[in-house]
Amino acid sequence: QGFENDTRKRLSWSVANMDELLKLEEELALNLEHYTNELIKKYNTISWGISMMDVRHVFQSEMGPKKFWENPLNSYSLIRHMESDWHMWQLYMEKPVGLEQLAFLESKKPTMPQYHDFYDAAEGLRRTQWTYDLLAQDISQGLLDGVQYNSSLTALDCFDLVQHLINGSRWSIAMQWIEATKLALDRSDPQPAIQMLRGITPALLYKTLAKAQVEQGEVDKALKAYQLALIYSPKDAELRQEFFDLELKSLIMPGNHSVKPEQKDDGEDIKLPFCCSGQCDLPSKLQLYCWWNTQSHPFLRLAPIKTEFLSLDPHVVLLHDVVSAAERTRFQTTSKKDLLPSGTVDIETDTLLNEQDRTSMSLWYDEHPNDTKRLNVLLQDATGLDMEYSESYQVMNYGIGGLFETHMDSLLKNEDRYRGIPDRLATVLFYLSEVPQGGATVFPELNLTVFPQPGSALFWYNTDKKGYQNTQTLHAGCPVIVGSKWVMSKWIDDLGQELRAPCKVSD
Ligand SMILES: O=C(O)CCC(=O)C(=O)O
Ligand SMILES: [Fe+2]
Repeated sequence: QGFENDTRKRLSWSVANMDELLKLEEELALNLEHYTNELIKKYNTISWGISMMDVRHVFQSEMGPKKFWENPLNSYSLIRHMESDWHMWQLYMEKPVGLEQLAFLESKKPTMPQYHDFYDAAEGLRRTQWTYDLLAQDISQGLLDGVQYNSSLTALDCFDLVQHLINGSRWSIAMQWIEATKLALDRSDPQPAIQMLRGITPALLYKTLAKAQVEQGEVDKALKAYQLALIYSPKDAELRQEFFDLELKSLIMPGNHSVKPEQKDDGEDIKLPFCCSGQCDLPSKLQLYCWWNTQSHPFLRLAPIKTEFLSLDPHVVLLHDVVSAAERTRFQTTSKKDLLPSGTVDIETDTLLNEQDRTSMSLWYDEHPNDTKRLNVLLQDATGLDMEYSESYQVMNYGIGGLFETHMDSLLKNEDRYRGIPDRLATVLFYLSEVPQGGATVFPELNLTVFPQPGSALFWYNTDKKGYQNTQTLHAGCPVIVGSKWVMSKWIDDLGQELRAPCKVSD
């Protein structure tokens, strides 16, 4: 569901509009350059003033002071200058520089990423790290699930992640990121500007490490970390006090070392199957196959659909090459500007939720019916179901670590079915883009991992033969590691298909 009520833009829930953000960043950098120009102008004016004043000194020393001051023009000139010009200089020195550029920066603030955007982005990285069992050190050096990229994180990038993890009481993963920060700090040349802005120093890092270790119950290690911090920052009184307090505590209550305080398991809140890397294999006894579907509609004799069976019960098939490259591009470019944060329906309270369990942006694609006409006919031919009774197409783009946690597409309880409210009998999921790493659709009950293949569509029934919810169809969209994952879904209603997909009362 597109979730209009969320006024937050959720910048990191889609990578589709990151180029817009980069444009803004470029404007801001240009603005800063204009600011430096203003500073240079002021600097130049002052330098010119100083050189004018120097002239008097040069003349005076060339002529000798006596002769110079005897001339009334020189004496008058100095008095006049000192009486009036210095006022001018004072005013000039007081005049703020670059007010226009400051105003520009202020005006752009509402469109810039906010704290919640950073929060979402950091959570995206955390989910990716947990799901694919990656090391902080590897991620920070651009090694993502075995593939080395020419990108890396700065010490500040890493350290802000540390703070984020600590805020969420994720101490052990925070420690990994502290190590990664240290490495990044060692790798980087001294960065005076950044140091000025935020000042991450080895002392601060060791102090943070010590605190994380205390939280983990590792007091001895924490004491060592404090000692190291003090080597870098021996005059820091607060640091010294913290160290002494901890030392005292450990002497008084040595048994405390082994008490591990509660800490959040790093992945406890992520509902994902273990198959995201494709570890799940189909049971080998299944005789699965591909066929050219020429039968479910006479038209398919002319244009058969390459159909790959992935599961017989529940019925899951992959329809190959059903959306052309031109169509895929059209769906993406048409949706890009209108994407809204995706939501999930809470059937208990009949509300739309906008949570971290579905981190993508989406759009109900009903403004351009001509774009989907052909697909309607194709789906009707391929599945035998009536697209008159279905929800709109929904285009989605996933963001940083974007995922859809394990869920069922059908929503109604069995006792509420077929009582006038339609539910999702079947799902079609079109893959509109290539996803270089991650982003598989996984059915944990079926041991099935499907990696996006651009142009193909996954089709499955959410109900069993009796028309009841089939819990075997639980599925998830795994976190995208690298790529811009575009998909388009269509949910086909149960009501209206009675004659085309009749329920079997008994087997
Ligand atoms: O993106 C995916 O792989 C899964 C999407 C999905 O489950 C859905 O849209 O209902
Ligand atoms: Fe789904």
